[in-house]
Amino acid sequence: MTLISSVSLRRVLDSRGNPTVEADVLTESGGFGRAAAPSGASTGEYEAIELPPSEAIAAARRLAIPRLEGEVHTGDQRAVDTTLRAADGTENFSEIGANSAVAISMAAAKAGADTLGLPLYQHLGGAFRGDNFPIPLGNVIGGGEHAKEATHIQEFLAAPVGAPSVAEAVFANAKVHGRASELLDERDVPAAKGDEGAWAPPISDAEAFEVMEEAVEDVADDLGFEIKFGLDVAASELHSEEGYDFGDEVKSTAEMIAYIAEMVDEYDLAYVEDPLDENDYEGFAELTDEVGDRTLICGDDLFVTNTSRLQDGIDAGAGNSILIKPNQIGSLTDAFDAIELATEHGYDSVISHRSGETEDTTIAHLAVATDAPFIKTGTVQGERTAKLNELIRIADDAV
Ligand SMILES: O=C(O)[C@@H](CO)OP(=O)(O)O
Ligand SMILES: [Mg+2]
Repeated sequence: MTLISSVSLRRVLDSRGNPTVEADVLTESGGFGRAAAPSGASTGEYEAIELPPSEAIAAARRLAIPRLEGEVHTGDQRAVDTTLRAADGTENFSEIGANSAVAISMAAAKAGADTLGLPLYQHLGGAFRGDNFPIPLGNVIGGGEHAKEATHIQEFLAAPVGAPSVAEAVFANAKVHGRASELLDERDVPAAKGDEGAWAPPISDAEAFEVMEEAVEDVADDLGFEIKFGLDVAASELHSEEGYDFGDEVKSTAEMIAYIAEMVDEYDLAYVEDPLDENDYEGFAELTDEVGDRTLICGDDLFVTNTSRLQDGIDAGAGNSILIKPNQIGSLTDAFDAIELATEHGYDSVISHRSGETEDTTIAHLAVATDAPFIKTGTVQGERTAKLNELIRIADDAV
């Protein structure tokens, strides 16, 4: 019933104005799914390969689509993704592109759900999903690779840990974003926006900590529940042989660990992503040892949604949380496997968007389907609100 009858691919725009791959999957009984690949700017060295979209589309048409059409059932997601891997034949999707692979994988899941008459989260997660929702981590102030002349730390993220519902959490993050704008205004700081819609002011990281602290406190007082904040340091982007470059200062690994640990305690941070370079399992382990009992230390570029890199991290005691980006690894099955391995070892999964996004809402469903404790998908801007509003709809049984 869910047999794939056709797969079509095209180039569409992403939020940065770059072309990306969109896939449509149709099943024999009329099910339809459409999905588009996101794209990173601060990409990890070990991510699956994103090819130029026209190359990825041509290769997938030649190698993958003939193996899917009339052959594979969308109801069996693992079969879809195994077929994509076999068609590609490499470890990192460098033949058909992780962008073609992930678009087809997600579109097939949606076609499967549509054929079965289920919301996507239920098709992926089963009958008992849909009551628990992730806490949205919302990018409020940022710089790094997402905005020039702004903070060195890539993202300062609101974390509404005390919100009574996912909708209230989503609205709280938007309020923090608004309050941060007022506070920057009061300081006479002009602020453009970065790729994800976060404010990108020309201020120091120290000032950004102050603005965030005040913004979350003000909104928490106003709404009456606890809001913390966290960081994506994206430290690989700051790192070279000399150390971590903060403009006026270069920090050694030991200084970096001490700095992050100090910030965790000074600001009661709920979350710290990529505090150290993507090759530094040892540094991650040291920091986790120091502060992992009171905050999440999350690996993005470190783990790249890859079970083998995650297993190395588990063995080393590096981090206590993993960022999950389906396009980093190329398929929903691989993303699921990473989440399952993480859960088994007490690592929290944070389902994540990329800085280049589309209106695609798959990750909202993925977060609910896997009972993930967190989702990182921005705060404002259409390609971010697409996911946030989908979470609200799922909670309202309106998908
Ligand atoms: O580093 C990150 O976590 C992401 C998303 O915020 O950025 P990018 O997609 O550029 O890798
Ligand atoms: Mg990151």
